Amino acid sequence: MRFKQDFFEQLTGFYSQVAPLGLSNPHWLAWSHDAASLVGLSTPSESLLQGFAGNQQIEGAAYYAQVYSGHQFGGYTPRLGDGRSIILGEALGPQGAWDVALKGAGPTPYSRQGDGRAVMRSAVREFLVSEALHHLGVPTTRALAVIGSDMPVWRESQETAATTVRLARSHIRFGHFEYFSYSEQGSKTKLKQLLDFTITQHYPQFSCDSGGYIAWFRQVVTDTAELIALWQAIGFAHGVMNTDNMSILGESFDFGPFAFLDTFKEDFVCNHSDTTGRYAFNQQPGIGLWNLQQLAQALAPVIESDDLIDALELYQPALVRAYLEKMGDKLGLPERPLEQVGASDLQLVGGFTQLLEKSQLDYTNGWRKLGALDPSSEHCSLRNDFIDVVGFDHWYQAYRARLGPVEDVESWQKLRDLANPKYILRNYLAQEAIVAVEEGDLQPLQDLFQVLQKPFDEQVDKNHYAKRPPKWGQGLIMSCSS
Ligand SMILES: Nc1ncnc2c1ncn2[C@@H]1O[C@H](COP(=O)(O)OP(=O)(O)OP(=O)(O)O)[C@@H](O)[C@H]1O
Ligand SMILES: [Mg+2]
Repeated sequence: MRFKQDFFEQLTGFYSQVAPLGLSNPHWLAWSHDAASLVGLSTPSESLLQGFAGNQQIEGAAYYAQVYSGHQFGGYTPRLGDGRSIILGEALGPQGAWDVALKGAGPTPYSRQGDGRAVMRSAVREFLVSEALHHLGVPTTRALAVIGSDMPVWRESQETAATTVRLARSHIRFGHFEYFSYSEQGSKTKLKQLLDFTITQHYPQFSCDSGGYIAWFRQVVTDTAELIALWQAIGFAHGVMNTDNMSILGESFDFGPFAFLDTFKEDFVCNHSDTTGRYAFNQQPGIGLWNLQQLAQALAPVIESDDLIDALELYQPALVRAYLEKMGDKLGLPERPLEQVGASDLQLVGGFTQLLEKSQLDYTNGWRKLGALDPSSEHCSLRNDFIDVVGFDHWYQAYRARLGPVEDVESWQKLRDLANPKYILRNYLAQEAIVAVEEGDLQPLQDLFQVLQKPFDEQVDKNHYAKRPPKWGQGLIMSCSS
């Protein structure tokens, strides 16, 4: 790997240098060829293993933990920072540079009471979901590898430590701006420095002046809205949308108790610690805006308030536009101007998800099946899946009216398969792979990873990965302890 060290060199005072503690008996648990190629790597090697485990120095790496703060469950924590993640620098790849971070590399000055470690189950989950989301077409940080060890760590019980090698275009979070706005009060210079760095590195289309700042913020608002629209369309619940887990680039970031919905329940809460349902699935769009409001407030010393408020107004329409575009693809609706069909299309989408919910059907499979029907036929066999058959018939009538004539049904169905994935990372599948890893068998993890890299394809002999969870795996709720 070849590194540049722009953050490290240009933003002194925004991080602490720290050496990883190392892992005993490190071994590869997973490797993503696809992610590796982003930083010019192909196959795993012993020296990379020892390097990523933190046992050997990686040439050109700088080793630092960034400082940030953030709103956690609505309350401001003045100082967070990378408490268990060490960034090596920006690795140069064929299509640009990627931060390489070792998540779980040991304590840093920001660890507070934590041990700086990640347990194997959470490292594996982060690996799988990063790559799964990417292949589903959702912007996300990537995962290059997971390294396991025999090092004991304590959570509710004894587990083993592991490290996820995370790649991100940037690790700058909303919380970075909050930290330099509030926690280092009066440091307008540093806030500006961070803003200029973000723009220069990641938004070269904008200038570092007041006009550029506001154009940039408007972009952040729409990028965030579009990301959350994709989550809602694909049925992804993040679980911990604190502002320190919001990437400034509008990418999915920090995977803890996340879940892909199986049985559709619009207010599903995947995080065991989220007792009020703040981060329930159907709250995500509103929380995205709330988080942007916190970011706007943090930026108020450097951007005019009126401009910030104007920019926030872009959020809802951008989210609805992106959501309808995605859902329109899932339904196969012919394109029409949003002003004409926006409201009724939203009703159509809501009608179908309500039917799914009422009949306790699987979100992903429900959509996949819908895309396999013959919309030219008045009779729809899918109706038998629903308890409310009459409700379905009404919905189907409205759907067909909006669809209009479909001449080439086979092509129509093929296109639907590109919008309605067959394979998602169901929590129970991740759990089965993790249990196998605990028992020393990596095959189920590799097999699952393989399937998730082609989520829209029919894959021979892989139908069981598309099955609804067995009883023990239904609505699995994860804890934050990871
Ligand atoms: N085991 C741990 N030891 C030390 N600090 C931790 C540990 N787990 C979490 N933290 C810190 O607590 C804060 C909130 O944790 P959160 O789960 O959002 O982040 P994370 O998963 O550790 O990392 P990231 O956001 O980089 O993906 C962060 O500052 C994080 O570094
Ligand atoms: Mg985090």
